Amino acid sequence: MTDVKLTDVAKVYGGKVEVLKNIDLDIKTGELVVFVGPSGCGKSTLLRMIAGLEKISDGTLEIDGQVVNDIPPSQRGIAMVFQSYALYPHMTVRDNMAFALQIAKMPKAEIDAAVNAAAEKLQLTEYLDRLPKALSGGQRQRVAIGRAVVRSPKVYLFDEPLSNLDAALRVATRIEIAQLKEQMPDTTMIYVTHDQVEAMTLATRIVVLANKGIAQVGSPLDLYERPNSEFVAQFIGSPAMNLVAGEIVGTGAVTTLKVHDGGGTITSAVPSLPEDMGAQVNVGFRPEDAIQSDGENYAYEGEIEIQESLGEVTLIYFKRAAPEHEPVIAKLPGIHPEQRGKSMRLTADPEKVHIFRNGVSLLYR
Ligand SMILES: Nc1ncnc2c1ncn2[C@@H]1O[C@H](COP(=O)(O)OP(=O)(O)OP(=O)(O)O)[C@@H](O)[C@H]1O
Repeated sequence: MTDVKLTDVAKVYGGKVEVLKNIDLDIKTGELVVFVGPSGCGKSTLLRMIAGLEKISDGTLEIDGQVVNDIPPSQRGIAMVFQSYALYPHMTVRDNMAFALQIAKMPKAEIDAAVNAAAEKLQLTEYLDRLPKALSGGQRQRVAIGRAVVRSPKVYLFDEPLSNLDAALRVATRIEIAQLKEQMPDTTMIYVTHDQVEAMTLATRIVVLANKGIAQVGSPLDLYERPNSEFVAQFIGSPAMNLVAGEIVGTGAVTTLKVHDGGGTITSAVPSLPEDMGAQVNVGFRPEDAIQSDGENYAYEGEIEIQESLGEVTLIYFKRAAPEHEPVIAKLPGIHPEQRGKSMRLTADPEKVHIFRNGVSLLYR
């Protein structure tokens, strides 16, 4: 059991700047929970409160069923991995990894065994006698993770551990973290990132933070397929979900919508009620769910402003009547002939169309 439970947790800096409030979160043993959210929403603050590096202003934090609000970091059974690897430059990889255990006066044979086992898990065995300067960024970050692993913590906390790495190393190190997690199914990991792909691929659950609180918690696919709000819909997924203004013109088990901006009609599998008739809503569909329509049945029609061929897909950006709105984007499979300046019609699978009223998904009422 290494559950981490937050109940009504709040953070106020300096007695007046409220950064987080009413945070309720129950993280179960073996989960890898990822915190995401816009810059400054409090992701690092929340992680640092769990670590004990930041005081909790209100509410309770339990680890393993024990309230730890006033327990110092070293006694919480956690280990934290930072973006800056913070290795000791004059010490070998082996000594960097052994250091905390030596301080804790662990017998040498046990230290050696712990370091060797961690090095094996992280494929660092051949680098144990090198200094950090003779390692790549990805290897250095693995040593930093190894320093956490040797301590056999109950909970691992990662604060943007891959953001100093270049794209290729990020991918490789991300996969190593996923493999490490698989080898240690009973540890609990909490991870802060800006990176969508990291969040989607590593997380058992994603916590989206916004406006001082939790906007939504769910598995990556939950958040992608069933966002509860326009905010989450546009935050998860890249390019972001398209939103166009519309009106409900048919209710029942499926909803028919008239799209104002771009002109067609679209059906959503989200049911709506008779009293919704005439309601002004935003219709959402993801770029990858857009389907090119040749016929009369279409949801959106627009002039192509930009076209980007990525090989396996083509991104089509449509000009918006209201230039302050983000462009509507279609991600169409394959290569398409250049059609800039021409008009194109789109529709979308009804199962994948979202409806938002006052920013809230109609799925969630
Ligand atoms: N020591 C502090 N005193 C006052 N305000 C602080 C302090 N530390 C952080 N903040 C504020 O708290 C808010 C949350 O900061 P935090 O670093 O947790 O956000 P974040 O979501 O991790 O941001 P980013 O994604 O940019 O790293 C920010 O508005 C920040 O300015």
